Amino acid sequence: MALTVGLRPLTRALLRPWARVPGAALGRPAAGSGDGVRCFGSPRVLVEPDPAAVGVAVMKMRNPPVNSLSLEFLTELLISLEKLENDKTFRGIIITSDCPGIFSAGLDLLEMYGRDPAHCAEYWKAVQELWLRVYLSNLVVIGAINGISPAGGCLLSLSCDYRVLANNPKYAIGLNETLLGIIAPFWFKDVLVNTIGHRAAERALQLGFLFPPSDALQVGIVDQVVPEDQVQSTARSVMAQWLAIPDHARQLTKNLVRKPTADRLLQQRDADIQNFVRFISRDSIQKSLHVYLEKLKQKKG
Ligand SMILES: CC/C=C\C/C=C\C/C=C\C=C\CC(=O)SCCNC(=O)CCNC(=O)[C@H](O)C(C)(C)COP(=O)(O)OP(=O)(O)OC[C@H]1O[C@@H](n2cnc3c(N)ncnc32)[C@H](O)[C@@H]1OP(=O)(O)O
Repeated sequence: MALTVGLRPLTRALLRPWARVPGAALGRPAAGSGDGVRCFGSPRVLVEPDPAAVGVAVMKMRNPPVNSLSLEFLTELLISLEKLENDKTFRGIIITSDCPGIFSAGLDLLEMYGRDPAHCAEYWKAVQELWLRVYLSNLVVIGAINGISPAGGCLLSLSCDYRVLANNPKYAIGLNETLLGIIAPFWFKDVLVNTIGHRAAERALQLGFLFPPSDALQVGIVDQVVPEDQVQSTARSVMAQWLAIPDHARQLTKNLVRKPTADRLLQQRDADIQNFVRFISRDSIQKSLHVYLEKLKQKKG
């Protein structure tokens, strides 16, 4: 699936593949390179083959200050994911953050506030694409959640096959959209219901819950809570457990479980985009976003 089609020239320019050792297919040392496997990526996404785990890549999100999912960042994530999916030397991805204390602050509010309908439509298509790419990935995708993870950051985490969260009370996770005066799209809701059950999801969505680690574990929004300095090693050991399963059987099973949920969006992607554009363009919603952005600024004192 050519994801660069339709990208703005600037975005396409941003994503020129980094210089790589000739012949260094991801996961294999290039002939004569001598120094092992090279990383690849782009300005906001660093992908490093895990030196301790053959076939595993660590994808580090580094869009400071808060890994907010801007259009450029989404595009870089999508292209990195596509590269990894297409490189058969890889069987698993650990997604983590390089921004201290923050996994991802979710969708970039500035992509939705004061923007014209055409931009909002382009942005929402990229949001849909990232979810579909992660949620339906043939690779094992493990979230090494080393920071706070509201809204879109929570969706990214929920789309992984397994979630390891650092036991830091500041690292809350949840779909908090109602606190912004907006609503989680139905496919965000679907993934939460699939993960924590209908009643827990209904309550969490309406109240915009951000679960601290202990509650997140109890409700099931994450699978494991570990000390902060063990998140990456725990993700790696869980990855080994998942990679012990034959890929084809695991992939067919993942598809069996997840395709009905993904199909609900796939069957109405354009309608969902139009719904989003209509909703986000409402004066009342733009006002809510303005108020929320002002609160974020005032918070800094
Ligand atoms: C019919 C319905 C159809 C469709 C559905 C309709 C609508 C769905 C629409 C949207 C769905 C949205 C899902 C989302 O993801 S919305 C985003 C939710 N995110 C949040 O609520 C997090 C907000 N941020 C924070 O709480 C904090 O920033 C923090 C805890 C993540 C980090 O706190 P810090 O104190 O470390 O950092 P700050 O000083 O707060 O922030 C630094 C800097 O970054 C800016 N920023 C923070 N978050 C965002 C963001 N999500 N988008 C854009 N910018 C963000 C913040 O303003 C600061 O900027 P300045 O340095 O002041 O310029």
